[in-house]
Amino acid sequence: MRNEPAVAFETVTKSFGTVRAVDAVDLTIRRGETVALLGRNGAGKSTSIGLLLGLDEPDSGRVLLYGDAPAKAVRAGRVGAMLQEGRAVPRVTVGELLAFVSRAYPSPMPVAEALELAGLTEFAGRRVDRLSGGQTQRVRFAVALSGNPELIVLDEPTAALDVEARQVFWDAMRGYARRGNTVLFSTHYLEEADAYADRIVVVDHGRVLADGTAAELKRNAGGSTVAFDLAGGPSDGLELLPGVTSVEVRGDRARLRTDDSDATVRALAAADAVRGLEVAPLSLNDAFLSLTSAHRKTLETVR
Ligand SMILES: Nc1ncnc2c1ncn2[C@@H]1O[C@H](COP(=O)(O)OP(=O)(O)OP(=O)(O)O)[C@@H](O)[C@H]1O
Repeated sequence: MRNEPAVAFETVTKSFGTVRAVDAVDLTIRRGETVALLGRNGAGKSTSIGLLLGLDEPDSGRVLLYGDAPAKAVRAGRVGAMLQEGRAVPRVTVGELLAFVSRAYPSPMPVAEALELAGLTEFAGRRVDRLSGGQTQRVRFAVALSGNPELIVLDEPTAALDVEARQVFWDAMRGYARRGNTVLFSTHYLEEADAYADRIVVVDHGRVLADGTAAELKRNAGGSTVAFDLAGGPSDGLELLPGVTSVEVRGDRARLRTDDSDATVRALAAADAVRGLEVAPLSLNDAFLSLTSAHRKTLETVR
């Protein structure tokens, strides 16, 4: 049996005028992985997803789904997608909508199964225009499941949902992933990427800046933070201590980012500045900021 990866981007570039929305991206997603595409607004996530689904063509390079052209995999129902733009909501019930959509596919997922996976069984008879935001997103998820896909692509699926609705949504997604399926979702939320993806691909200005588990991203961004109470002492010169790469002072507390926490702590101890001392690995948030701001600096230097 052929065993191509679910998704392969081979040096894919796509520009809109002078904007390189996707810039020489190489990316492989293996079958069964749950991958988060993490980036700020305008990073190139939606464009990448459009190329992946064959809604748009790259300027150069190519995208393959299961070793084939995206359009072919989509037609065969191997790929389901939940995109950002909402369509007008029809006045049918959830069950009727799913039955209608599934008729378009060669081997659809039974409606009852899609309802179950999306956590919508009790809403089968409810009209689609009478659901909450979270329920509506799960209906869109169930619609994406209709073709019984092996890969599902979700473009910021929880952007407008509250914490509880998000949780319910991700539980549904996990149920689908646990069956051995592949999931690619885009998000701005670091916590979501950390909590629900096996692997995080950080994108900015159309480029892949980092690719790995949350732990690997933290390690690669390097360093840790050392925080302590200034206790009225001066904050000048902290950036000169060994290892320190940045300094943040809030009220009476200083937070140093350092490449060498041992050396930084020794220097603080020598200066008798260890009150309320706290040493922590970089948070995913710090790692993300450090990755994207380093990238921005490089870009600014190039320009
Ligand atoms: N059809 C288009 N015409 C012109 N520029 C576009 C078009 N689509 C995207 N862009 C530009 O390409 C860049 C990447 O946009 P994209 O929508 O892929 O980012 P994103 O990471 O999905 O952002 P968001 O999180 O806001 O959805 C942006 O600078 C955007 O303005």
